[in-house]
Amino acid sequence: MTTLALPRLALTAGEPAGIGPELLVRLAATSLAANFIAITDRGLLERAAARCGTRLQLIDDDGESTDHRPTGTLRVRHIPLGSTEIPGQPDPRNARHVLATLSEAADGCMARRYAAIVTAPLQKSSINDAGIPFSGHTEFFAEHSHADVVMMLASPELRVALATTHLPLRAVSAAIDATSLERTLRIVHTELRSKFGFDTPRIAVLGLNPHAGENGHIGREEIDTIIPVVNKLRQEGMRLLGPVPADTAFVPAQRERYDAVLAMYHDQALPVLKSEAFDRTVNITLGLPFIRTSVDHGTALDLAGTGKADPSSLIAAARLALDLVARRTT
Ligand SMILES: NC(=O)C1=CN([C@@H]2O[C@H](COP(=O)(O)OP(=O)(O)OC[C@H]3O[C@@H](n4cnc5c(N)ncnc54)[C@H](O)[C@@H]3O)[C@@H](O)[C@H]2O)C=CC1
Ligand SMILES: NCC(=O)COP(=O)(O)O
Repeated sequence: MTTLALPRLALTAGEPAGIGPELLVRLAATSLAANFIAITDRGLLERAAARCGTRLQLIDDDGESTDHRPTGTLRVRHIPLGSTEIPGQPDPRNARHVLATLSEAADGCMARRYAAIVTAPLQKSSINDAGIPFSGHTEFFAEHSHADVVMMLASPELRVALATTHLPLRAVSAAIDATSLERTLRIVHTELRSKFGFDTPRIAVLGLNPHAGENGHIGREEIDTIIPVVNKLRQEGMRLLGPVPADTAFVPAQRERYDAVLAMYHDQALPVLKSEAFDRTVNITLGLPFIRTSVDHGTALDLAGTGKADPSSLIAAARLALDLVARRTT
């Protein structure tokens, strides 16, 4: 009998002072069938394991794949910290370290050294405090790989893609133009087919304004931008619903009618997902030339160093990455 080499998943630890390092240690303790390559500082992982009281064996990554990973092991691609972490207290001196881990993960994926990337949460404010403009992994990986991307968060029951991501609310309306909305819907449609197995996906497009604008009486973005794009793509055969008023889009009767939702901004739909499936939701970047999944939560600085953080979302992210690697055709 021949055994297959396990996929090499790149793991980034995110903010060193957050819960990310502990979550990587917890992930290593699962029996998931993958070679995990933690791209981070070796000492950071050792200290996280000690704080969790968890056995961890670290192996320097040699670039090879094995057909078995003993539980509790992580391969390491060592990238040194700028400053030793103090749990709960992000230090901007580690910003360059964090970004270097992301670059190595992305470059390694594009060079096929890694099969996919799974990211733990980082502290966006700390990177900005270091004087480096930074919005999030999604935007970083998009820029790094010159790709048009869409952020999607998915639980087993609900998939939500975002037309805009990390923008001040007052900038949202101007950012939703016909070109960007059409590009976003095409990416979501394509990837619901290729990554999620929907032959003819049904997408509910939310309105931007209350009551989806109430025929122009509460805002005109629906009439001026959203409806023309939806109509154009419907004529091409896309199964689009809407614009649907966001406040009722998630009631049970509506949820029967779509496979995914396109929300106009970050906080329009993510609270629904996070309140019903915080431990089962995964963040996935659509449109990249590689597979990237992540947790649905942040750095939880209040829990960092306690060993109490729930690793469920990171484990779900790793499982989804492995499913997508297995299903990948190119
Ligand atoms: N993928 C990423 O890198 C993400 C990063 N963030 C960043 O995280 C930072 C903090 O964000 P917040 O809004 O405070 O959200 P947060 O998710 O860090 O915390 C919100 C609440 O959820 C709890 N929580 C979060 N993850 C948990 C876990 N695994 N187990 C148990 N409880 C958990 C926290 O203790 C806190 O009470 C921000 O800088 C934000 O930018 C936020 C979301 C995603
Ligand atoms: N709420 C999702 C989020 O902030 C994650 O952003 P990213 O760092 O994955 O782009």
